[in-house]
Amino acid sequence: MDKITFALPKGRLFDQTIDILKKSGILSEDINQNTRKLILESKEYRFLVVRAKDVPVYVENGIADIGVAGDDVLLESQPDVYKPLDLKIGYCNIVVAGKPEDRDFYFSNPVSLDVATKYPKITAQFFSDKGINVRIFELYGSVELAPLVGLAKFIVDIVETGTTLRENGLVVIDTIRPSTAKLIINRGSYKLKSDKIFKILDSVEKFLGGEL
Ligand SMILES: Nc1ncnc2c1ncn2[C@@H]1O[C@H](COP(=O)(O)OP(=O)(O)OP(=O)(O)O)[C@@H](O)[C@H]1O
Ligand SMILES: O=P(O)(O)OC[C@H]1O[C@H](OP(=O)(O)OP(=O)(O)O)[C@H](O)[C@@H]1O
Repeated sequence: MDKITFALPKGRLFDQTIDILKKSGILSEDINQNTRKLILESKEYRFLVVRAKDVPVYVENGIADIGVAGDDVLLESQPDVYKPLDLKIGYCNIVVAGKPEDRDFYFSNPVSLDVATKYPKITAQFFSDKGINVRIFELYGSVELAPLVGLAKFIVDIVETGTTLRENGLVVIDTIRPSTAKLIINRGSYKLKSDKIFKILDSVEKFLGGEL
């Protein structure tokens, strides 16, 4: 049997996605991340355990039929995939943050700004729309450190509870947009495996609709 393959981010969205699949009635077994295995199998599905940013790569290239990725990741990588469903998990905001004392400078119509971020494309687009030149320092994590040590006055990052900003004395200065996790589908799979894919989409949609 040709199993439908999911690419799931190994972090905070993994268990929530499995929970949705189970509650939607399309997955009956328990799938957990308590091993170092990167391919997990259930009777009907295969799950690839990948970094959040890598999900679109596996789905766009047809290695996975279905994936789960936040708007932050999707805006950054702009994959050529279908995005039929908002899973209503992974809520966060993509924001500009910095030290409170740098807020006035940010709003003083500066010609250029220094920004550290894991999201260089989102950052470039946001500031280009505002007509502000931006020097981007691309980082891979702990972005909140940058303003504290003088790498860049500002950061573009996601904020969920605000704890990381607060504990580092930073504040939200501007909001770019909210982000939630989307189900993404490979374009070929959408056509060639339409029966199975539609059944999954239909079940998840019905479950989420009932959740509202
Ligand atoms: N507080 C949060 N921190 C990180 N991601 C969040 C948060 N809240 C919601 N999300 C969403 O969950 C997605 C996956 O988060 P996860 O923690 O797995 O990834 P990550 O920390 O960005 O990636 P990685 O650990 O692979 O570097 C994010 O891309 C984002 O859409
Ligand atoms: O508002 P909060 O609830 O504090 O969450 C936001 C933090 O979570 C994410 O980092 P993550 O945990 O993915 O670690 P990273 O900095 O290594 O990417 C994000 O980049 C922020 O740092």
